[in-house]
This record gives sequence, structure tokens and C-alpha cells, in this order.
Amino acid sequence: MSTTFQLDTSTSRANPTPQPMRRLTVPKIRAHKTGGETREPLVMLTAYTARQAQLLDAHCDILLVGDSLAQVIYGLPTTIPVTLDMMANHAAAVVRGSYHAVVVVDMPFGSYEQSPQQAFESAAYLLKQSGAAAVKLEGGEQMAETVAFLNQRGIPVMGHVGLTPQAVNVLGGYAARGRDDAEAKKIVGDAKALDEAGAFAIVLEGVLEPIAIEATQGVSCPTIGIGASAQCDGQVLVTEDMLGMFERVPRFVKKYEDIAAVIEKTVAQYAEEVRARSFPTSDQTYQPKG
Ligand SMILES: Nc1nc(=O)c2c([nH]1)NC[C@@H]1CN(c3ccc(C(=O)N[C@@H](CCC(=O)O)C(=O)O)cc3)CN21
Ligand SMILES: CC(C)C(=O)C(=O)O
Ligand SMILES: [Mg+2]
Repeated sequence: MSTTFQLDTSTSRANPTPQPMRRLTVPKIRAHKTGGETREPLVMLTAYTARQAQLLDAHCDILLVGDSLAQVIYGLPTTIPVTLDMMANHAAAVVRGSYHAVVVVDMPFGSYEQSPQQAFESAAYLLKQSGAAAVKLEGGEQMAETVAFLNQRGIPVMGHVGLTPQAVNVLGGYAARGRDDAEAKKIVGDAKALDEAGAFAIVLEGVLEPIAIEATQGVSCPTIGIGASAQCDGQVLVTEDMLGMFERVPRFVKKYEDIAAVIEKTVAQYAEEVRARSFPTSDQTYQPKG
């Protein structure tokens, strides 16, 4: 990572027409639980590209540039190899494609765990390069000091506890968390520590429903569940999972569509028409004038 930050003008939004909605802010998300009169669950989805962000933006409160792009975009087996520049580049694309939703970027493995200082440098780089509003990092009590350090220096942080995929090599897989009392207690304590450190929201991933209830009731910021029941203050999924574009999905995913089937069917038709010389026709062909 370069320590000399260059001004990146490409992050300015390219929206040509005025949009009907203003961008939500991090304080509004944090106040969701205490201030709001609507109290509807917060809606969050992942986004990795500008066009995807354009399509999701008006429907979501938060767009997460997740390090799940490892599996979804790059065909990597885990999120471990993801770099700061991969996250910065996709986050910049998502910011360009969005107007309304708060854009949050995952801090990749290895970019924040060492010290609050390392985390600040990495998070500042992500926000400078992308124009995103906030970062998300994995971990509980052990990251509380870092969350406070960043927040006090102008970088809002979303927490992520329970099933933390960057710890896959320690956890030994992606099984749901909190099946014994000690682990359940730890997850609730982790959520409370992040809340007290100033996290503006906390993702609860892959935890049993009683833990989601206890954590949600025990913190002042909203909780956002993924595989954590309907008892959280919000919900997140990986967009490609719910659209049916990713081949293997966790049990907590509802497949709303089968976009993979639509793509396969469409591409098969294209291939057939090209081979039969029935595409292109005169409609798609340039001819000299006169
Ligand atoms: N496409 C995608 N969706 C995700 O939700 C996701 C990613 N990628 N990448 C980063 C992490 C990894 N996550 C995962 C990955 C696998 C399982 C999974 O296979 N769960 C199994 C149970 C596994 C076990 O019990 O050992 C399941 O059937 O739910 C869960 C979450 C969640 N995140
Ligand atoms: C699944 C969400 C919470 C995430 O961290 C990701 O997409 O990387
Ligand atoms: Mg992630």
C-alpha cells in the first residue's frame, strides 16, 4: 500500500440527472433504534460494481462492498487473499453508481488487526480512494479499541461478530456460532463492546436466534442479521446469492430468483444464432450510405 495519497477525482459521482432521494447518513443509521419513528428493519445488500449499485440503490438503506467479492467476483476460496486495492476499486465503482444508500466497505484481512494505527491508515486509504462513508471490520471485544480510535478520528465503523469469515482458519469452517453457553455469552459481550466503542451498527452473522435477540436488546446501535433470525434491526444478504447467481449458497439465503438460469438460457440462444448465422441480421449491421 502506498502511503502517499493521491487525490482521486474519479470518485466524484457521474449521475447526470437530479435524483429524487438524498443520500442517507451514518448518524441516521445509528439513530435508527433510538430516534426513528418508523422503526422498519434496515435493508442492506452487497454491491461490487457501479451498475449493480445503480439497480439496488433506491431500494436499500446500506450498500456493503463486501470482501465476499473474493468468492463472488474473483473465484477465490476464502476472503483471506483480498487486498486493500481490490476493496478500494470496487468501493469506488459502487459509490459512482449510488446516490441514496450509505456505502460501507469491508476492511480486508490483514489490513486492520495489528493496531489501531494500522487500521486508521487502511480505513483512510479506503475512504479516500472510494468516497465511501464508513468501513466494516470483523471481530468483537479485541477490536473495540480500534473501533473507538477510528470513530474518534472521523471514520465510522460497522462491527461484525458471530461467524466471522476472515477467521475461517481458526474456526475451521462456516458453521453457525454460539451453540454452547460460553460462545453464546462471548458473542453477546462482543456486540456490547463494539456498541460501547461507538460502532454505528453491528452485523450478526450465523448465530442462533436467542443470541440475536439478546445482542439486539443489549446494544444501542442497530444490529443487522445474516443467518441471525428476523429479530435483528436489519437484514443483509450477498446480492448474487439472493438473485441465484452464485453456485453454492448458505442455508440462510433465500433465492428470490434464478438469474443464472436466465443467463445460461440467453447465452445458449446467442451461441446458437451465431452458429446458424441468424445473428446478426440487417438490423444490427452498418451499411455504406446511398
Ligand atoms: N456468496 C457468498 N455468500 C456469503 O454469505 C458469504 C460469502 N460469499 N463469502 C464470505 C462469507 C462466507 N460466508 C459463508 C460461507 C459458507 C457458509 C456455509 O457453507 N454454511 C453452511 C454450513 C456450514 C457448516 O455447518 O459447516 C450452510 O449450509 O449454511 C456460510 C457462510 C458468508 N459470506
Ligand atoms: C455477508 C456480509 C455481511 C459480508 O461481510 C460480506 O459480504 O463480505
Ligand atoms: Mg465480509
